Amino acid sequence: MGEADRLIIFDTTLRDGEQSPGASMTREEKIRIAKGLERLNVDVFEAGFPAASQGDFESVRAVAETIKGSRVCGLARAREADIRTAGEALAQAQAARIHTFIATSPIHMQNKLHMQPDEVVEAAGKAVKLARQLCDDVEFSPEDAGRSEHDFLCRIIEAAIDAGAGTINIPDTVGYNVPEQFGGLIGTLLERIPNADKAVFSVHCHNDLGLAVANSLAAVRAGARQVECTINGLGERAGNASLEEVVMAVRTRQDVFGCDTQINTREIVPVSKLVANITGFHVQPNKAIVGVNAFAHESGIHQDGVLKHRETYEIMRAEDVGWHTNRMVLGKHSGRNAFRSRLEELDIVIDSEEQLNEAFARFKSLADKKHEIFDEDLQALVTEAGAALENERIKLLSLQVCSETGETPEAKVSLIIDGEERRAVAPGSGAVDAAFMAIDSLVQSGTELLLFSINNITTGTDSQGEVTVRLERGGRVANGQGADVDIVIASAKAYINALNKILVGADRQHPQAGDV
Ligand SMILES: CC(=O)SCCNC(=O)CCNC(=O)[C@H](O)C(C)(C)COP(=O)(O)OP(=O)(O)OC[C@H]1O[C@@H](n2cnc3c(N)ncnc32)[C@H](O)[C@@H]1OP(=O)(O)O
Ligand SMILES: CC(C)C(=O)C(=O)O
Ligand SMILES: [Mg+2]
Repeated sequence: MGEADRLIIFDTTLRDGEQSPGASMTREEKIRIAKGLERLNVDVFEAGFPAASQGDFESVRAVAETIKGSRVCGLARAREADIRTAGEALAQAQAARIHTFIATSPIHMQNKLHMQPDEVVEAAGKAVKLARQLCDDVEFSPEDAGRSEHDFLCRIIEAAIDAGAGTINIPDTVGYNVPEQFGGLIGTLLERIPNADKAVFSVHCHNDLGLAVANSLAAVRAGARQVECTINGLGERAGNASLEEVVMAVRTRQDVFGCDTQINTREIVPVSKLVANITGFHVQPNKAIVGVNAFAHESGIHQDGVLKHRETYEIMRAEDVGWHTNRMVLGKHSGRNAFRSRLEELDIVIDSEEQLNEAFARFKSLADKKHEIFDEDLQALVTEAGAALENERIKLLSLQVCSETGETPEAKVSLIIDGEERRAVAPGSGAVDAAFMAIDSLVQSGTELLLFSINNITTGTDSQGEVTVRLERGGRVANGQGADVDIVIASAKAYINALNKILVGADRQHPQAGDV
């Protein structure tokens, strides 16, 4: 990859990302993320705004002292004190950059800075010159460039390059631009600024209209050779362009962009998870590249295609961005091929096409009731051939569990057993245990609990819990499932479901016992 074909990745998770309300990071957290960015092999990352507070100064200094593999940058207003503070924080860095900025749009100059355009040009020139005295790598940004007048931008950028800025960053600060327009702006600046060839042109896009990545990529096509971005698209308001999307777009579509990054893409998912864990900003499941569904397939036609030839429905390899593998999720949209393939992976032997069809029919019927089918469910589906319960002997009427700190939990249960209402009260070591004890005191099943597993269908405290219970009696095994927003009730339903199977003789030998 020649210099002209290289796209520099400038990460600003620790600065603009940290400006997301609620995403403040401690020094130790910044160091952990900085190490992740170094493993990702980002060229430059902004560690903070040293003049913002003593804490941010200390964080930038600690990151600068720790990181050896990436250039560490600090942000500063076009003010002497900010620039000197940034220089001091970065003094120990192996490779440092000072990034100084000042707004250039009429709306910002008039209403925020209260400065005339000439004064802004002068402040920019002075700021870049001072920064260059403290650091040999200086970046200048005309803030709100996306709403600035082109003539004025050309004038201030030329002055900043003359003053020694090696990188000129064009921010769409409020995410107002659209791709064609923003790409056009970069093309215009490169063409009209006489000393444009003495600097790398960079872009910094915000996502207010959901266009941050599209705008960044349009700028790359127009000649920008640095993109500023953040992990998971974190950042002020709706966020910045997401690093993972920009990096994988240029990697996957080199035919379109004609350039590539030096990012170690296999670190993308681990670093995304690290940032999500530290900030508490979790990634939506359908987020490109790093969402849990980004490489998951549930519908039968897609699963069939991917099983036959991965590229039918995947344009990247899950492993290349740091996932262990792609994922086939079994659910109500799945088809026979994915079902058979998962059974094979679980070493479940199906003797005939007829047996497969029967198990598949039960799978579809379960999938109508249950969100996602887990491996335990598949084991049960196959081992409980013909297990549709026509006559449930036990039905749950009501369950009340009392659980209090320092007190033994107690459950009151009311069941219909063979048509007759029965009630019982029992203590237990926990709420679920008490519920099971109360049920069993009425049923006297003599079963042993082999497995108890809870999965939440969606995230959040109001999500539906799915419980699987596996019971064994005299070498015979049955699985029961139950779902409810209350996990104790879901557990009781699953327990009763398994008991019914044992009682109606629908149980079969344990799959591990080889009688599948
Ligand atoms: C688009 C962006 O992301 S810009 C970066 C945003 N990041 C931050 O703001 C970092 C956190 N900020 C802070 O901690 C504080 O705002 C500080 C320490 C930077 C400044 O605090 P204060 O001195 O109390 O100023 P305050 O925040 O109230 O106002 C900002 C001042 O900076 C001025 N200013 C804003 N940008 C610039 C600039 N690039 N260059 C010079 N002056 C600027 C404003 O006009 C205003 O000046 P005034 O006080 O004379 O009216
Ligand atoms: C400081 C600058 C680059 C910025 O964050 C913006 O304009 O959005
Ligand atoms: Mg920004």
